[in-house]
Amino acid sequence: MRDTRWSLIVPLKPLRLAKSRLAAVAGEELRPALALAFAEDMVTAALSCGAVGDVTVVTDDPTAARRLGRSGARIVPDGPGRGLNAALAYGARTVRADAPAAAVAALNADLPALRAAELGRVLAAAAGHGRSFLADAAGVGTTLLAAGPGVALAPAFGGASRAAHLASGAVELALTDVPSVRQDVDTGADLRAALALGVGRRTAAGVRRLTESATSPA
Ligand SMILES: Nc1nc2c(ncn2[C@@H]2O[C@H](COP(=O)(O)OP(=O)(O)OP(=O)(O)O)[C@@H](O)[C@H]2O)c(=O)[nH]1
Ligand SMILES: C=C(OP(=O)(O)O)C(=O)O
Repeated sequence: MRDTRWSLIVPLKPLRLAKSRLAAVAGEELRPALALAFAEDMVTAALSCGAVGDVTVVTDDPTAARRLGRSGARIVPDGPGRGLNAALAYGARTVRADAPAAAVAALNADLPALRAAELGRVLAAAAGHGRSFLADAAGVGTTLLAAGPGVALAPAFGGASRAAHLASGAVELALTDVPSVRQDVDTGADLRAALALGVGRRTAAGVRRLTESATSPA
C-alpha cells in the first residue's frame, strides 16, 4: 500500500536518565538538554514527512511532554512504567484504541539528523510488508520497527535488537540510501557521525553550547 499514512510511536525516558552513554562528552548539565534536542529535531522532521499521519511520544517527562507537544506530537504518559518495549506496546495500543486500522511504527527518539525524505523511503518500503524493521548504523540495534494495519508491533528493542527482530519474523528493510534514519546517537562517536550527516537546529544549538562550555575558562 504505497499511500499508507503511518502513526509513529516514539519512546522517551525521563530526561534526567536519558542518553547516559553521552555523559562522557556532554556532562551531567548538558546531557538532558541534548536528549531533548535530539527528540525535538526528530519529531519535527518526522511530522514534515508526507507518509506520517501523526507522532505519539510515550514519556513521563513533563518538560519533554511540553516541548514535544508544542512541536506537534501527541503525548501519552508511560502508563506501564516497565521499560522501553512495554512503553512502545502501550503507545501502539493507545493509537489503535482510537484508530484500530492504523499502521504503526516505533522510531527511536535519538535520531537528530533525521530527514523527512529518507523516512518516507523507509516507510514506503515498510508498507510492502506486514512487520518490518530498519537496523541502526552500527548494524546491531534497530531504529524503526513497523507494523501494518492489523499486525501486532511486538517490539523487541534493547541491545542486539536487529537479531531479536529478525528472529521474531520481522522483515529487515535493506535500504542503502537512508543514513539519517539509521544514525542513532548513543556515544560521542555517534554524535560526530550525526553532525557529519547534518543535524536539526536544536541539536546544532545544543552542540554549540557544548563546544562553548568546553572552551570557556573555568
Ligand atoms: N517511555 C520510555 N522510553 C524509554 C524507556 N527506556 C528507554 N526509552 C527510550 O527508548 C530509546 C532507546 O533507549 P535506550 O538506548 O535504553 O536509552 P537512551 O536514553 O537512548 O541511552 P542510554 O541511557 O545511553 O542507554 C530512547 O528514545 C529512550 O529514551 C522507558 O522505560 N520508557
Ligand atoms: C534500544 C536500542 O537502541 P540503542 O540502545 O542503540 O539506543 C535498540 O537498538 O534496540
